Amino acid sequence: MTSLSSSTMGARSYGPSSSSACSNLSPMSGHHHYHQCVAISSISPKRYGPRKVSMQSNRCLFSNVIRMQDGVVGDVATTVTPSENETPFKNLKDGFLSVTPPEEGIDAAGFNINEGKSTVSITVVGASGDLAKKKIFPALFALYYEGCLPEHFTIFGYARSKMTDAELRNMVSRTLTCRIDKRENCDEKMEQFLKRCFYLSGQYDSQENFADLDRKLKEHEAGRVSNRLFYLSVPPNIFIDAVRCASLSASSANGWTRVIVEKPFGRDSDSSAALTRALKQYLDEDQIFRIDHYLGKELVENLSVLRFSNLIFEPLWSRQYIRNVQLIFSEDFGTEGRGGYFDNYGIIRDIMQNHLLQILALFAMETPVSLDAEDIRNEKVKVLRSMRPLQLEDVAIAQYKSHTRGGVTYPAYKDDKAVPKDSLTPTFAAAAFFIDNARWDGVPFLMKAGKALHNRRTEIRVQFRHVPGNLYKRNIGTDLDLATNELVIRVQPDEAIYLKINNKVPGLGMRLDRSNLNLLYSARYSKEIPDAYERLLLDAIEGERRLFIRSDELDAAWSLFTPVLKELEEKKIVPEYYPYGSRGPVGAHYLAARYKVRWGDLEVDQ
Ligand SMILES: NC(=O)C1=CN([C@@H]2O[C@H](COP(=O)(O)OP(=O)(O)OC[C@H]3O[C@@H](n4cnc5c(N)ncnc54)[C@H](OP(=O)(O)O)[C@@H]3O)[C@@H](O)[C@H]2O)C=CC1
Ligand SMILES: O=C1O[C@H](COP(=O)(O)O)[C@@H](O)[C@H](O)[C@H]1O
Repeated sequence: MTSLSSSTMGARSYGPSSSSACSNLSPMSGHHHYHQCVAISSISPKRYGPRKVSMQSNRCLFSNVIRMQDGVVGDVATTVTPSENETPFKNLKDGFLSVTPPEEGIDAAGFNINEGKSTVSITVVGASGDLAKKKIFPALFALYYEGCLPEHFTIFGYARSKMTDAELRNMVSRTLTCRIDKRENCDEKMEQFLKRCFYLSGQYDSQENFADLDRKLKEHEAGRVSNRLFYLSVPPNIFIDAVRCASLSASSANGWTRVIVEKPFGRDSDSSAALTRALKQYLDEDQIFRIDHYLGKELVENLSVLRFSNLIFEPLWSRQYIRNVQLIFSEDFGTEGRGGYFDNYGIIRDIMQNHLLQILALFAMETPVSLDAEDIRNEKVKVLRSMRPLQLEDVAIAQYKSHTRGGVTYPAYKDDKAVPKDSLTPTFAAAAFFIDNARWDGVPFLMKAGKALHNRRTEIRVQFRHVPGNLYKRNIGTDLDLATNELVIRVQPDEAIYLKINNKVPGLGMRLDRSNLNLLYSARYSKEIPDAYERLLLDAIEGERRLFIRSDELDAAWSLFTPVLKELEEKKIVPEYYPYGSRGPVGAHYLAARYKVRWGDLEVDQ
């Protein structure tokens, strides 16, 4: 296997100076440098570099954004409201606000740093649940361990279950299965982390209970500027009650209030729009962080870097060179334990409408004006709006059935007690999309997603066109497809980017084979890859929105799927059946063949 060597690029003078994004954070006090700051709350310069200033109002929150010229990031939270007729930030130059060094303890805008020190309170609503235990608390601990949480923070678990603080801490420590648990000083750090975790039992629709939460939060905030993040880790029918109560009774009085909303965001265009309308009764759009955890995955984030920072890819990124694009998701386990939820949604809503479509939009969008959240999301929306709504003939659906292998019997989807015996809900689907714009006209974007398949894998496969008048076609043989260049971005597991090329087999003859130029992350980078929830939680705390879904993106996404979902349900289309642990139904191959495509994951190439 050939290795594509890659060297570490020098950090930009204003970028992070080490591969660890947070551990270098130093408090600002004590430094006496001329410094610059970026004026807007929705940035995270220590991880993404400074952004251009895009003032949405003349009220600007400085939040963790002071960067000393020597690259040290300081921690200041100050609200500045320029007076009428005053140009905000008149020293603004090249997107930076230049200010002269403040006196000890006084920030750039003349505020007392110590007095104004902010605190972040993170409330996990639904703290007793599966996602909270499996993902949210471990991610928060990992952020704490890495030094990414602000100096003053408090975590509250909120749910109906009765629990004491000690019981919550016990639950969190028992279920901590994060990547940190084998690291140095984990126990000690864990103890410190748990001391910052508290619990309050309450109803999701009770303003009084949320007022109790508000009182508790205030005790911990101790008069500091309070920033509050609510993570709605509850079933979707509870979202609106919880948002209403949190917003009316437990919003921050002097800092920001943000709400992370988990999927599903509705089950079709109408219900999604109704949810958005209801949320917007209590929250502004910029307070709503709709999470799609696939956007927090390392290789999904890397997609734009790959495209826009390498000259070799962007010129090929169009119908001229790309024959088809495949987005493949497979899991080697069924819906075990989640059948009740899943049966109301199915694989198209669970995986395709969000995770795979988000990847598609990032893959296919035009170059954004900048890395600002709004610029990126504008481009994603354009792609989604250029896509044709999915047609029934471009979808294949299937459901897994029981299968016995090696003496072990694996259950059928319908064996789950929470699933009706006559359920037609697909646990597998394949679909063909088209983007009607100049770049992608006629290129099939194929998606395939399934549960209870033979492996767990998510990948993006880009199959290039055949080489015209290929000099070596005699050596390649008749099946040109097998010799097509293919770029594979393996999102998980074993993150990798590899390019299949034709190569001469060493020797005196002229024999070609297909080899990989291979960037396997575990071989190239020694640092562990953070969990998607870590990145997204940190972004929400920092007010960075680019990895969260904006409401118009969501509308555009639903309008692609809603007609076909309705048709499948109204016509009661019966899914094909595939055995648990298999490679999926044959219908997926017929669908691909309609567009002269062969699924790339059939070959064993890694
Ligand atoms: N689990 C996962 O892997 C994933 C989950 N999600 C989404 O995250 C959210 C949370 O998921 P998850 O943790 O699995 O959900 P759970 O079913 O575990 O619910 C979370 C908590 O909500 C409360 N709750 C559950 N059902 C009800 C109900 N009918 N009425 C009132 N309260 C209820 C319970 O707390 P109590 O009884 O103590 O109040 C429960 O502990 C959901 O929106 C889900 O779709 C998204 C991706 C993956
Ligand atoms: O959102 C969901 O994602 C998981 C898969 O996430 P991964 O990060 O483990 O790949 C999926 O199992 C679940 O059904 C779905 O709701």
